[in-house]
Amino acid sequence: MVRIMPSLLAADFANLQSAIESVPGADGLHVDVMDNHFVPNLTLGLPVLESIRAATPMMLDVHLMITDPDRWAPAFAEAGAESVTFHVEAAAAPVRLARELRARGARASMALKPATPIEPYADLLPELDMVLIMTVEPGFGGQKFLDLCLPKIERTRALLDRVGGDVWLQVDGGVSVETVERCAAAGVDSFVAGSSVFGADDPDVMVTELRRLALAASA
Ligand SMILES: O=C(CO)[C@@H](O)[C@H](O)COP(=O)(O)O
Repeated sequence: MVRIMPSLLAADFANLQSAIESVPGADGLHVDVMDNHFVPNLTLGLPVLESIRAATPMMLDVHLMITDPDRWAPAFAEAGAESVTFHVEAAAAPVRLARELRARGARASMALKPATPIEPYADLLPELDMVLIMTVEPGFGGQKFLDLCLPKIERTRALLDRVGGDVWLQVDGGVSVETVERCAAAGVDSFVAGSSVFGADDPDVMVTELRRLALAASA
């Protein structure tokens, strides 16, 4: 199973409706929330997420790049996001937070920056529905994929296989036709792609192409 989630960060924010409609074949929409504290960039918050929710039935995959996810993440679940990702570097109580997200009907997901190892968090995996490995430093779209993250992706895949269950493994940052196969071969099943999708002549064709390449390379 492979999921392609276009990142709206690379879309025209004045025309989100048409961006959403340009990727009907996607498995979900990735929504980046940045607070200019956890990352040096500022994007959007709950009111915009609520408007996106009202505009589409597509799965909403919210990625919180904020300093206080314990306070804010549950509200994104209540607003209708099917998946809410918090950064483990920012969460004060990740287990409690994951349980709060699940209690609100959302998939609970934990993200790691490129230099954050997975091993200290191995015992948390049964509490999660997805692990997001950042393959760029979070904050901006259009960055180059960091190959140094691949060994961590492989180690995370092995840990998840040991835990069992339906925990997705996602990558975000620099995902394109050049990098998607390496990620899939390392065990990724969920791919966030911003500039490669919304920078394409036909975003939906790019979604299909990324899925084809990932499926063919899947371990
Ligand atoms: O979270 C982030 C950036 O911090 C991403 O979701 C970007 O939006 C990915 O953009 P591309 O690297 O695919 O252009």
